[in-house]
Amino acid sequence: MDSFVDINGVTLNYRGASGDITALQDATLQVKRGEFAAVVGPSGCGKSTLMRLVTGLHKPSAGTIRIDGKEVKGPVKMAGMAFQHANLLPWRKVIDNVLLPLEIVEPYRSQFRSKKAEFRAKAEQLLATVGLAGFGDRYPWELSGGMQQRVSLCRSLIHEPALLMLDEPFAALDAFTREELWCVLRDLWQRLGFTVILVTHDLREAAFLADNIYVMSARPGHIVQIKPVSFARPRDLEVTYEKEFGDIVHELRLKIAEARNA
Ligand SMILES: Nc1ncnc2c1ncn2[C@@H]1O[C@H](COP(=O)(O)OP(=O)(O)OP(=O)(O)O)[C@@H](O)[C@H]1O
Repeated sequence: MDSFVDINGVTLNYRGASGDITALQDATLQVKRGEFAAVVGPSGCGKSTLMRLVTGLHKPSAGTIRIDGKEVKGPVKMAGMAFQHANLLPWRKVIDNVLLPLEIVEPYRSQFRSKKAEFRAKAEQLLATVGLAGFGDRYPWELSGGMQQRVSLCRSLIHEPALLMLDEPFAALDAFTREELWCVLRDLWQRLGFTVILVTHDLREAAFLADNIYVMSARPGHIVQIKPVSFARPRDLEVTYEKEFGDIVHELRLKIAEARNA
C-alpha cells in the first residue's frame, strides 16, 4: 500500500510512578497521502500517545513509524499540530501567533526577516479563509474560544505541512461552533490537500470528516477496526442527518463499547 504514515507494530511503555504502563501494544496503522484519518477509541486507550509517537515526541519501545518513507527518530518538522486548547501566546497578536512556526521552522526561519511582508500577507490570507479577516491585530484574549481555535488551525498550517496532527481540537467548543469548525477544516483540507490524523471522542465528527475511521481497543491500544466512510465530497452538514450516517455512528459506538468491556 502507498502509505504516507506507516505505523508498524508499535508498542509504547511509560515508566509510571507505580510501575510501567503499556499504552500501546503492537499498533499498526497505515494512512495514505492526502487521506483524512480519524482515530477513535475508549478513554485512555493511547490515542494521544499515538499522536506523540507520530510527531516524534516519544520514541516507540518497539516497532517503527515512517512518514513519507523516512523513519521518525525525533520531532517531525513537516507536521502541523493542534490540540484541544488553542494555546495561543497571549502577549502576541493573532497574526504573530499564526506566524510563529515560520520563525522556527526552516527554510522559513532564515528568510523570516527578508520575507516578513510576504509571510504576513500569507497569514492574513489564511486567517481570511477561516473567517477571521481583519482580526490579525487583535490579541488572543479578545477572541472567543472558537475564534482562538481557528487561529490555532491557521498556525498549524502556515508552514504548509504535509501532515496535520489534530488531538481533540474542537472538544472544548459548543456543538454549534464545533460544526462550523468541521466545515472550516473540511475546506482547508480540500483546498490544501495535506494528510490528516484526527484524534477525537466525537464519532459524528469522525464520520463527517474522515475517509477512514480507525477504532482502537482499550489499553494497551491497537487498531481493532478500520471503518471506511464513503459519502461523496465535498460533504455538507446535511449528510449528518442521513440514516447511513447514523448507522456508521451507531456501529462505531457499539464497537467502542465492546472494546471497553473486552
Ligand atoms: N507520561 C505518561 N506517563 C505515564 N503514563 C502515561 C503518560 N501519558 C499517558 N499515560 C498513560 O497511558 C495511557 C494512554 O494515555 P493517552 O493519553 O495516550 O490515552 P488517550 O486515549 O489519549 O486518553 P483520552 O481518550 O482519555 O484522552 C493511559 O493509561 C495514561 O494514563
